Amino acid sequence: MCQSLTIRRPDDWHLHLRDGEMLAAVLPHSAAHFARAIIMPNLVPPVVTGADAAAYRARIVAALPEGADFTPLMTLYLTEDTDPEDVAAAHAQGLISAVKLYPAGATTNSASGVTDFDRVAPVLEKMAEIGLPLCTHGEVTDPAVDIFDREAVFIEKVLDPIRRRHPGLRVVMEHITTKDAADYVRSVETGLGATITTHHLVINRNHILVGGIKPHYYCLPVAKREQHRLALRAAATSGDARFFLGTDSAPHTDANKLLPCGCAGCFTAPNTMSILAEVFEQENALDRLEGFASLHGPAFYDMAPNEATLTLTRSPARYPEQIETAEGPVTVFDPMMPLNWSVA
Ligand SMILES: NC(=O)N[C@@H](CC(=O)O)C(=O)O
Ligand SMILES: [Zn+2]
Ligand SMILES: [Zn+2]
Repeated sequence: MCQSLTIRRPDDWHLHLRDGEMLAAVLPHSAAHFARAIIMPNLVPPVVTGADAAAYRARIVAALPEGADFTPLMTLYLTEDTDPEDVAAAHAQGLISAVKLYPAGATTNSASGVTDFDRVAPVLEKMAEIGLPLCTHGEVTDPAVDIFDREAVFIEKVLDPIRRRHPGLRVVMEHITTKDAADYVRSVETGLGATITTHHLVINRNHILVGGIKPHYYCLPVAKREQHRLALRAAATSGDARFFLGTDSAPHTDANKLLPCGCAGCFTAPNTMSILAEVFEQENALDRLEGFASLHGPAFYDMAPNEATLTLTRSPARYPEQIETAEGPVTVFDPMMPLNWSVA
């Protein structure tokens, strides 16, 4: 039985770091294991211009613990007023790595998102021209569509039409939660990838709802039926380079989670690598963890994989149940299983 596993240092292709005191509290957990991360722009107010992204990046770099080796890869939040030239200039300066599409109202802090997709066509056209990827929160917001169907309907009604209209546009389907999404990714040879979170490899919708409501397992897109979780595990552990890790680690204070109307998001930064090692071992695919966490993402984003390495050893993982922040405690995702791999 293998006792240690050394992989290229992983990257997180979908991460929420927030700002201010919360940023200071959560950033060390990501920087300890990950070399780079795609930083989500859904602050209040959102990161919409190149200037916003430069300022946010400076705040992240200033909050890094001493000696940390971590590069934030910035994104812009797409609005109906986004200026294609501002996007192109930010990309040309190396300031941004992607633009993020949130359908208006789909998730946490998405009020400034897109309602009329025609209005963002000039930005998408420019992005296709310069090779800048679009990251999508893939859920429709039509109240008539059941929340468990919102991802599948998004693919059919929004994503596929966008991809037909902008054939050169590179797209990352973020935090996919369904077999439908995995199948759609596989149906396209190039220019389409998907991130898969740690928690969606572990929980299905029963974990949220059976035996009492579990706010800490509530995230968006909401976890689906078991057959979908199994499809995600198959995709993540398949070695298919179109699938890569985006933790979607999304901290909210317990005070904001444990409410009659609680926030969506799972905080997985501290124990993600231990959980992934466990999941990949359960699937007899430990040898494919490096591809999923460290190689496929850089390949999609046209970056070199990290030179540094990360070693996991077979020993019980230790992580706090909660972390303290100046805004209050944040509960760490509970994978409901012993974790037998620790980051050395
Ligand atoms: N995933 C979540 O449940 N929440 C994210 C937003 C998002 O990624 O949709 C957040 O910012 O809290
Ligand atoms: Zn999202
Ligand atoms: Zn997210």
